[in-house]
Amino acid sequence: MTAPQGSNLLLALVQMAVKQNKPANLSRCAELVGIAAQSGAKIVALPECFNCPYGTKYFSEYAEAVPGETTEFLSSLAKKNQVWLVGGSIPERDGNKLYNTSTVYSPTGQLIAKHRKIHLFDINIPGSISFKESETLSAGAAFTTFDVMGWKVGLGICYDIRFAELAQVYAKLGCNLLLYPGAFNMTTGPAHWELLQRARAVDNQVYVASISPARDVNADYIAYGHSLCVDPWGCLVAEADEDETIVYAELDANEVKSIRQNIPISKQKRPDLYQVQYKK
Ligand SMILES: NC(=O)CC(=O)C(=O)O
Repeated sequence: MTAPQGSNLLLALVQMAVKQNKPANLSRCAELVGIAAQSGAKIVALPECFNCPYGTKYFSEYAEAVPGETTEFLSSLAKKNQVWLVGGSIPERDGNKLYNTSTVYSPTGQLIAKHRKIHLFDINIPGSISFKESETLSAGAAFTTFDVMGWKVGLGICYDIRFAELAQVYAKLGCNLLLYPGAFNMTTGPAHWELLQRARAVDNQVYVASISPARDVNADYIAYGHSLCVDPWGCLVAEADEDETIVYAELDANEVKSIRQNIPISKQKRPDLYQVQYKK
């Protein structure tokens, strides 16, 4: 949990243990964000579904409006600790629809971004894992970027990381850091979690970080853990194991600049042959 010193920009990934108790989750979150801020982190990021166990049967029960109890809590936590706070995600209720939603706050507590998971996690791996977010959730339909101390951040949630085009759009919009609160599982986690982050980082010459809940072997859905950060060269900057912890990553904007100069792929694309287009 010890933070490195002398950082360019210190990012804290809070891999908290999420319980079936919202007030307990909020209170543990406040403790961990306080520790991260005391350690010098400027951006503190929470996991997907940090106030609610990850599972379709929980979303409706734990869902809240935005703004609501949890987002008011996150706003005051950001202000109290003077950090940029990426509020993982929560189940959001809007009318008769539910979304998997991430909100982001400035150090004054202002809500600066809101992302609804664009790609719903509907998979079926026979004999292993079947999950259908679309049973209860609706998909978001907007890109989400925000600016933090000279960094432009693109935000996705978990399954969103599998879609290379989203990361490419964020790179086109000028992002140099992509954040994905996420909860991969014990089947897809070991196979794809690190691989996808390194792929998105190298393809787009950006830093990528993902923030998981800690692993709870008694949960219905067992999160893989291993919150991690990868640099634009594809190297691991920091990685957690499966337990509750905070990992810190120093981000260096010059890394992004120099890799983009040395391997100028963004200027070498062939729009005469192919193009990633965004519509909104
Ligand atoms: N939980 C997710 O949204 C995604 C996931 O676990 C995976 O892609 O694998």
